Amino acid sequence: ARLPVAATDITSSAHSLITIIPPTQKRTPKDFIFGKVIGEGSFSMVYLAKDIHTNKEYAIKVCEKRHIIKEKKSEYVKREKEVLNMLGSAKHSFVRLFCTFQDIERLYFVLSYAKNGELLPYINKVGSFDIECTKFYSAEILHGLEYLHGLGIIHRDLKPENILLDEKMHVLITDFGSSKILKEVPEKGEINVLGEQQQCERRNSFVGTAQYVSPELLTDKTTSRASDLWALGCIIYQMVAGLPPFRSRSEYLVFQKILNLEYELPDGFCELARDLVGKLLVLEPSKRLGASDEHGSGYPSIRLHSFFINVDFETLHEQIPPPIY
Ligand SMILES: Nc1ncnc2c1ncn2[C@@H]1O[C@H](COP(=O)(O)OP(=O)(O)OP(=O)(O)O)[C@@H](O)[C@H]1O
Ligand SMILES: O=C(O)C[C@H](Cc1nc2cc(Cl)cc(Cl)c2[nH]1)c1ccc(Cl)cc1
Ligand SMILES: O=C(O)C[C@H](Cc1nc2cc(Cl)cc(Cl)c2[nH]1)c1ccc(Cl)cc1
Repeated sequence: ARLPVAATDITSSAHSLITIIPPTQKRTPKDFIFGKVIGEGSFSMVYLAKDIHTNKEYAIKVCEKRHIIKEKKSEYVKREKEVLNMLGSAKHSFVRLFCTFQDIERLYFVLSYAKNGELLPYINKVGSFDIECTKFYSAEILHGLEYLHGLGIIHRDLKPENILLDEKMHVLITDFGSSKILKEVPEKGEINVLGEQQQCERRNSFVGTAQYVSPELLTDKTTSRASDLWALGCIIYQMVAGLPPFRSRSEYLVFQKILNLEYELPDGFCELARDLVGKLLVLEPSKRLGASDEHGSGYPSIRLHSFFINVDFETLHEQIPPPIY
């Protein structure tokens, strides 16, 4: 059937070349102009790229298939794609996956471009955030976690390097390769067959990044939503103190400190932040602030903590982030 084209369309755009954009068919690398390298992962390169049809900028993460297979990272790549697709409908707080494609040697993830990079350099540059910044950025991360956990997804590797910033300095959470998708609790009588992810993790115990790893991951290797709340506690501490709470020369000693809940609060550590951090860095996952909140209805008990007094969680994305200085 011929597409009904209104007469005006033709006349009005007669002088400009009418480019009929084909329906979203699989892109190829030729659809993009690849620019500078914006980052490098353990088995990926991330390029700034421009879509030649729309002139839009993207971050394209390119993974070598050979390397993925050699490092047995297919599961990780599959998880990243799966989770990023589940987040497709989220308007804010996450790096978005626009499309994927491949050529003989490589996989391509076309992602939203976080123009201002990672949160970590900002914390290191200013030494520590003032309370307004700490409140705003921890609120944006919490808001993202509420959405993520509402979908039954645990990030499992939350850390300032995985909190990216868009051109307006709003948070874009990224790096979902290590995240876990909770299988809904099986109906009565259904046997709960462990997904291949859980099985493969039982073999090679998945672990996050030492400084932010939760105690339960070190001891009985279980993770729950509360593991991300522990990491949030570490990140809030780091925004205020300038360094993560559990630090040592070796990973093993970091784990020891985590398992013994061994951390100090520097002088002048904001009292309200201290109380909130103290309620998140709790060894027993179920006793962490927010752990007993109904799944899927966010974390009211964290939102209501006096640290977040006068933070309007509903309009965070419309707000202008406080300057970091
Ligand atoms: N959407 C993005 N926008 C801007 N920069 C990005 C984006 N995604 C990743 N980067 C940057 O590229 C670098 C590599 O990211 P990538 O996710 O490929 O690997 P990684 O997760 O950092 O490392 P690893 O694979 O070892 O976990 C990171 O330092 C990150 O800051
Ligand atoms: O085109 C699609 O969407 C499906 C393919 C599937 C796919 N091909 C793969 C090759 C390798 Cl080596 C590893 C994984 Cl996880 C692979 N996944 C694909 C292509 C690109 C990306 Cl980024 C992810 C998955
Ligand atoms: O398999 C085990 O149970 C031992 C684990 C192994 C282990 N190796 C790790 C390496 C890293 Cl980078 C992170 C974690 Cl959480 C890691 N966990 C472990 C547990 C506790 C401590 Cl203190 C150290 C190592």
